[in-house]
Amino acid sequence: MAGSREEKCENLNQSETLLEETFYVLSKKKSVFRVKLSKLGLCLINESEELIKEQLISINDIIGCRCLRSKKQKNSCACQSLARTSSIKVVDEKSGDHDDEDISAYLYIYAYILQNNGSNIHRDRTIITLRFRSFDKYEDNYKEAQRWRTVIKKLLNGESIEKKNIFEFGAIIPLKEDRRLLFLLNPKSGAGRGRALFQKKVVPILQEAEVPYDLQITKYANYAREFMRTANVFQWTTVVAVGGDGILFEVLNGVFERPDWLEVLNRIVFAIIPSGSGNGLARTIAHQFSEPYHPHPTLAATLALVKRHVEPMDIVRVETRSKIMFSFLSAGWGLLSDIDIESESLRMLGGQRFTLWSLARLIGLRSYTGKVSYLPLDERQQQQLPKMSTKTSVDPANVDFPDEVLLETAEMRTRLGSWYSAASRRSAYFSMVGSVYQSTTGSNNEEDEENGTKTPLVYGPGSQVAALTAPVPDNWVCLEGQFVMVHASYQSHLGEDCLFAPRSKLNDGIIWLLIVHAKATRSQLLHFLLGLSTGAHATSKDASGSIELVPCLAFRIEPDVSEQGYITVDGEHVEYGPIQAEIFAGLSRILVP
Ligand SMILES: Nc1ncnc2c1ncn2[C@@H]1O[C@H](COP(=O)(O)OP(=O)(O)OP(=O)(O)O)[C@@H](O)[C@H]1O
Repeated sequence: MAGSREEKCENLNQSETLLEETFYVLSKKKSVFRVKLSKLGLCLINESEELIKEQLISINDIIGCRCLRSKKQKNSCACQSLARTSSIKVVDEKSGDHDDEDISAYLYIYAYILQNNGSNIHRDRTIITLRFRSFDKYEDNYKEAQRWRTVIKKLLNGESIEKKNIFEFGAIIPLKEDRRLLFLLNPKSGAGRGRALFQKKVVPILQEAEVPYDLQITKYANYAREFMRTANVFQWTTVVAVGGDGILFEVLNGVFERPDWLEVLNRIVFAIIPSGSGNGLARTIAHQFSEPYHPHPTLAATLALVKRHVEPMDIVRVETRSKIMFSFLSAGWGLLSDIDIESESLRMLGGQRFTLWSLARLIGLRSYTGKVSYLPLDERQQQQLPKMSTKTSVDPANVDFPDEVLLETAEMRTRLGSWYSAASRRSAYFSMVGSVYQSTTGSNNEEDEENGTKTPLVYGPGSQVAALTAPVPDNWVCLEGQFVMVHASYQSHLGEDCLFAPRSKLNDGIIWLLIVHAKATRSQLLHFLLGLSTGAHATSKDASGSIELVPCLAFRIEPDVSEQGYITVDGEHVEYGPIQAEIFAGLSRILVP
């Protein structure tokens, strides 16, 4: 899990320095930086000022680093060497396009530093460039850079490092990358920006973190589901849905259509990059882990991809008269489901479509006849429920870094027997022109052999409660009458601006069931809908009993089928009729920041 973001350099005294070196900032002749690396992160100590300044870049904020070499300049000649320093371009050594005359090895360290400017909590991208050029041969400078890279990568992987072994890290032992991500991208999600968003916002971060991936663009509805059902998914460690919650719903349900579903859940971790109009799960994850979501929702989610933090996630088994499906977000009947389905035609508006349709539906308010039953928590589970908290705290240090920082060692020194070196003096800030690492992009054009004609078998865990066709058990609470809506959520957020169940956690094994009886007035409902954006609806007391939010383990809804209405599961429309759901705590695993 991400540790505290409050660590200061002073804490380095309590944490062993693994590597240490003196660097200089070229543009500021007298700027001397001592750079220390420990398991807490990278500490930059500006020793040239009277008052020594220290800044820590937490290891939680660093996502990766790469060793690069300066690029061959076109028409280069000796007289250009001075001017070049401010516009240096770098390439991967293997590109064959490097400049043999520059014996420096560059270590690019990519960090997304958490900043807190009062109410504005966000992350700023910074590149720290360490230029190793103390030795007279490129190979020796490269070994130094490689040693730093290996230590940083091992820290990012959560490996423990013994200082006595660090000397060996300079030898070029390839770092083992055990991850391979598969992206399943819905090009039609939200306002149709998924593909562009992926290329612009996600790919650069994957390259910085050197995470290999494959990409599949969905070709039609249920493509992702068929793909997950039929493909050899074990070639990937992580499957990432890019789109709204609907695409992850397809991915998970494809898994439960495999006889080896349990092995898939044990070996594969899931993730989501939000580009839909709802994005409830992505918002839930950011909320639970105090990661800034706005104004860059994809950043929060992409950082989760490159870190290795995994969290169990509850899955709900849902049964209708004709189908069994697995859900990770919500199931509902009435008002919210009506809004979800009926606002589809406003898809181009993105998330705004829900607000607009909510107002329209409040004017033409409907209620539905039926029965609602649920299995309440037992006394012990009730006592263990988390208390309502006002906003999870994020209190990061406000680190003042420019976008790019270049620090370099002194020129020319003979190789020392130990891994650390004597001081040297030069310095510069300059812009990063990255080399591009192309990850392989696979495409699987295989047609689904069943071609949609046969309904696939559904596997997954068997039900632990009475069958949908059996009478409601005695220990369930039963309500009968007219309802404006019954909506269940197992995540805190149903959408980006809908904090439906503030006390919900990804892995608490609890369904939060909202029951709005038909006796609720329009003003109560308006109050309730407005409260959804902040979670205020969950704390406001309703003495009339017309609106209840109850934690439970399972529920059943039996609508009067002579009426018309909508039932949704994870925002997807399912048949109108009896529906029963039960929760399986932590059945799947999801990447979190
Ligand atoms: N290539 C495609 N063409 C058409 N529909 C698709 C395609 N790929 C997936 N779908 C379907 O699009 C629907 C909506 O997908 P998704 O949830 O990703 O976007 P969204 O509706 O904008 O977001 P949200 O569900 O959060 O509101 C899903 O039911 C999915 O099956």
